[in-house]
Amino acid sequence: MATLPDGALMQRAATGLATAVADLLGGVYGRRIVLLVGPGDNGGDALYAGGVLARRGASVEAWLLADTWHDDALAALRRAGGRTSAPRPLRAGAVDVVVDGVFGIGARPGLPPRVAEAVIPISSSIPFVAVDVPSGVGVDTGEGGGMHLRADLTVTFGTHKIAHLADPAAQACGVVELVDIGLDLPPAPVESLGEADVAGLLPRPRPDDHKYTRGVVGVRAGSATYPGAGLLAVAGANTGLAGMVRYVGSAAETVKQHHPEVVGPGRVQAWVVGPGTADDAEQHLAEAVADDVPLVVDADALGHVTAPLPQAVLTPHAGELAAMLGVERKAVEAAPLRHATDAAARFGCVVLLKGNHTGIAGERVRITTAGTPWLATAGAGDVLSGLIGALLAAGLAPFDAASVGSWLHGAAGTLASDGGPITATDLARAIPRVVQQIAVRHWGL
Ligand SMILES: NC(=O)C1=CN([C@@H]2O[C@H](COP(=O)(O)OP(=O)(O)OC[C@H]3O[C@@H](n4cnc5c(N)ncnc54)[C@H](O)[C@@H]3O)[C@@H](O)[C@H]2O)[C@@H](O)CC1
Ligand SMILES: [K+]
Repeated sequence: MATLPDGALMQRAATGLATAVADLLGGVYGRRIVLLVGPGDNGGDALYAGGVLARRGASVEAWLLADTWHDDALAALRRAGGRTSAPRPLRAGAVDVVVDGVFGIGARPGLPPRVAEAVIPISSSIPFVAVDVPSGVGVDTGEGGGMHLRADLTVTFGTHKIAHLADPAAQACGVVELVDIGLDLPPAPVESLGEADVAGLLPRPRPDDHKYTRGVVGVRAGSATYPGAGLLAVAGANTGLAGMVRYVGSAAETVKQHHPEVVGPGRVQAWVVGPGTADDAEQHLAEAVADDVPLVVDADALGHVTAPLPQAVLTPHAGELAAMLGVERKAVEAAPLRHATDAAARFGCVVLLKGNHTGIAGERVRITTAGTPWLATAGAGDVLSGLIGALLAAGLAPFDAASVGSWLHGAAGTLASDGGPITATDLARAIPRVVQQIAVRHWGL
């Protein structure tokens, strides 16, 4: 900011915001726009953008929802033909868009009653565009923070904030559009991998590789009661990312029928322990830990983790993590990132908390935004644990294996789904195709 003329960043932000609103509306002339305006620069962005849109023929009214506002920005709106008005109920179709410029990155979570009263009588069918973040969410935590607004589109500036990535706040953002305002940014404590990052991290077979150098992953999953979990964990491991898959457990016959490549007990470079192991979980975990190789601990085995496991990736869902930490499931769902980070510290390892946006806590935090809600299907978690195990066996560090595995899992779900429902079997089959697309696009193979 020191190197720029006063207000230059805000003008860039407001111009980007106005463009995004115009794109959403498919035009500007004659459109009716309501601005919800708070006391700070977030409201200033909304007012300046409103000025740009009013100049292009939109009818723009600003609802001033605090005792103060950005004076220069309001003057600019007025000069462009915009006006202020008192909040009123808005029925469906009463206006074309509502722009939420109440609070941005300067916000504490929650909304004052005056804002809530203005917003509740607005029809939920009117599109909302959030300036920077939906007002009221925990910007730096992703926590819901009591009452907050929801958006169909969030236009943010400079860089993504944690609220755009981490649930539950991320679910209030709708589509997130990032406007580059030319900031010079330090390294981020929270990352989200993109396809090019995954391409750079994925193990690539070398010409002199053989099956053992590419890594052997062992799967301890399934039982007489739950043979399917064994099959699906093997399906996730047996997607060609490691050189060989071993299976140890009571579903061996079924596994052999479906996966003739899979062999029995022997030396491995990584273990996957837990899915569907029921009463055998504790013994499987003890035997895997005794091998002193990296391991994925999932499902039934999670309840038997008592001491730190430095080479492990734990893959709980919210209920399993709640049980491990002795808290309510609701508490984990309200603050998933904080609980995953706490668990990573407590168990001295990487903790991957499954959810709409999966969070991976380890040396840093990564959040997976790839995926589709269709992935919420039985057995998808078993496939994920197998897949992460294969990446560990192939030599990735636990934090990378967990985050790359989670990204591939999400991308495979999206590819297999193509907008429709999928089963865990479809998901596992799509993993090699996702890797193939990455190889073609990024490795030039
Ligand atoms: N910092 C930057 O580099 C840039 C910031 N810009 C905009 O500026 C925004 C940040 O502006 P401000 O720092 O003025 O802060 P905000 O506009 O987010 O908040 C303004 C004030 O509202 C009050 N407030 C916050 N949360 C409240 C709550 N829950 N209940 C009651 N009152 C509450 C506080 O007094 C706070 O200072 C960004 O989100 C973005 O929209 C952009 O113009 C681009 C550049
Ligand atoms: K906002």
